[in-house]
Amino acid sequence: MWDKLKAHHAQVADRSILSLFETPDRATGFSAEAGALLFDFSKTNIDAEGLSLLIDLAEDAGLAERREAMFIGARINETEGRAVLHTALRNLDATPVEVDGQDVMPEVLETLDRMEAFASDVRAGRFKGQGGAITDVVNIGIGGSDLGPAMAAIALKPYADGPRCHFVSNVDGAHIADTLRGLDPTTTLVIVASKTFTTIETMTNANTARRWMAEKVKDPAAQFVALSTAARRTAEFGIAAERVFGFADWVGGRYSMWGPIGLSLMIAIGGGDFRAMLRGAQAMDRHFRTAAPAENLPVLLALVGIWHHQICGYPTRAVLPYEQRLARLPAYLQQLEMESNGKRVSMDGEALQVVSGPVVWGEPGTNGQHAFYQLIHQGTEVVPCEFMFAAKGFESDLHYQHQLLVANCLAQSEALLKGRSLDEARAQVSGKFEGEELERQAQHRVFPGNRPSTTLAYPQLTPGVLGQIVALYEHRVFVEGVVLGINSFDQWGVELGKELAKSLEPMVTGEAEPVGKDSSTRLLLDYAKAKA
Ligand SMILES: O=P(O)(O)OC[C@H]1O[C@](O)(CO)[C@@H](O)[C@@H]1O
Repeated sequence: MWDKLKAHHAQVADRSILSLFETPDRATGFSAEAGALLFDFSKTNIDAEGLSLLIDLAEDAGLAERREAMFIGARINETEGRAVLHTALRNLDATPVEVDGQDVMPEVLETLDRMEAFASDVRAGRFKGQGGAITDVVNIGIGGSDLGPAMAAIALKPYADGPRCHFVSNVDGAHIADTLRGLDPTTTLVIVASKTFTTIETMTNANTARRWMAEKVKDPAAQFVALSTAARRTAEFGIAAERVFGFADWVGGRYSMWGPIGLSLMIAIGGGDFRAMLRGAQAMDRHFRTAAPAENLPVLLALVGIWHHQICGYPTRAVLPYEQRLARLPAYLQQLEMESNGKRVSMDGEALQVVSGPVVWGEPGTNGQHAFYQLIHQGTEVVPCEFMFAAKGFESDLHYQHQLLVANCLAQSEALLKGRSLDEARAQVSGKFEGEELERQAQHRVFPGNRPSTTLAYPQLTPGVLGQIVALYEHRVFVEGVVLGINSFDQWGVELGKELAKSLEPMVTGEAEPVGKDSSTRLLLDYAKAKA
């Protein structure tokens, strides 16, 4: 099937995307809706034959069976022997989901209720710090224990009516120092979010926060909460069981914002809005599980990604939300997509026959327009762009600014599609220059166009819509992983650096000699020690 797709691509590669719009129903034929979302992929070079081949590719890879296996709790994370059940965290109807014959739903929903009770106590001032009602919450976590709630807390700012939420992730002391400066330890709640409760960055920052709190409060542990699968370690840290919110190993770190890892977000926006986010994700789960491939948003989004990266060979993709409050979505998707699908071998340990997942990057529009869009429009490498916009903003008194935002988003995908020809560029400068200078100046104003983009449109960034968007991307990553034949749910590629950091730490502190290190590492170690 890969060969067929590559042969099809060779046939259509020279065609302009714009020529596809000669068919009057191009946009309706190559867009799809699910829930509140509209996904338009008509501004790509995918035609009916290409789409049908891509769908065959996914079906041949066993997508339907793998998807069902995920939803019913089979151990599809084969290298770690785990089920993959983040979907159970938003299964609010409690339909049974079994792992090893045991329904996981009663415990999931009981934990959700406990989270909600605690969040509501904090928000209402019933749970107090030693100096009074909680004013600030500091979530200490990294990767999947940070990016989800941190991204969503910004995305859902219009719903945030609880204590202020802060997020500390980096082991760089600057992060926690800058965050704690100005906070009152007697009214601050610290949430230590770590699936394993061993991550060096998180545990180091948690200890720093405890020391900071101990300077001002008698019982710092009383203002600490733990979110983890490792009950024994949370107890060793001194956090009482009633403030530990546990989850099972079948929740992957980067898929975990729907459960206890989302507690900081729940405290910020409240249990009702948090559940609305879960319901949005649940609606996307149902759609993904049941819709035919040609109407299935996660499947389509994945297949467009595969077309651009594995077939067309475009090395990166840009996520460009025209929504300032989605400023952290690109970072969130970097972990989701690159930690999931940045793998060199297939599930059975064989080298991949095609390239793995792409580099994902991005920034909100319109900011990016004044920074890197130059390269997107005129650079020599094609960057498929994934635009997003809301029909409506929250700032009703600034409605015109929202209209301007939407116009900019649409302008960018149109510019990428159509470009500007040499003749049009000449016409633009003809009054100002002539002869050779006119030719030279005109060349700089040519836009090749014919650059692919997709657009995801939604009514407004409500909790439900955010849930739908994030679940859409989760399932997209899943589909891409199935097509590539890889395990999207482990992350062995992060281990080597962690091990080496352990061996280097005593060399940086001067407790050990740099034995066995290459000359570059020794040079840099010497510099770090000499200038410290
Ligand atoms: O929640 P933990 O166990 O602290 O892990 C944090 C992050 O570290 C990673 O394991 C990578 O090092 C991520 O997959 C995970 O989200």
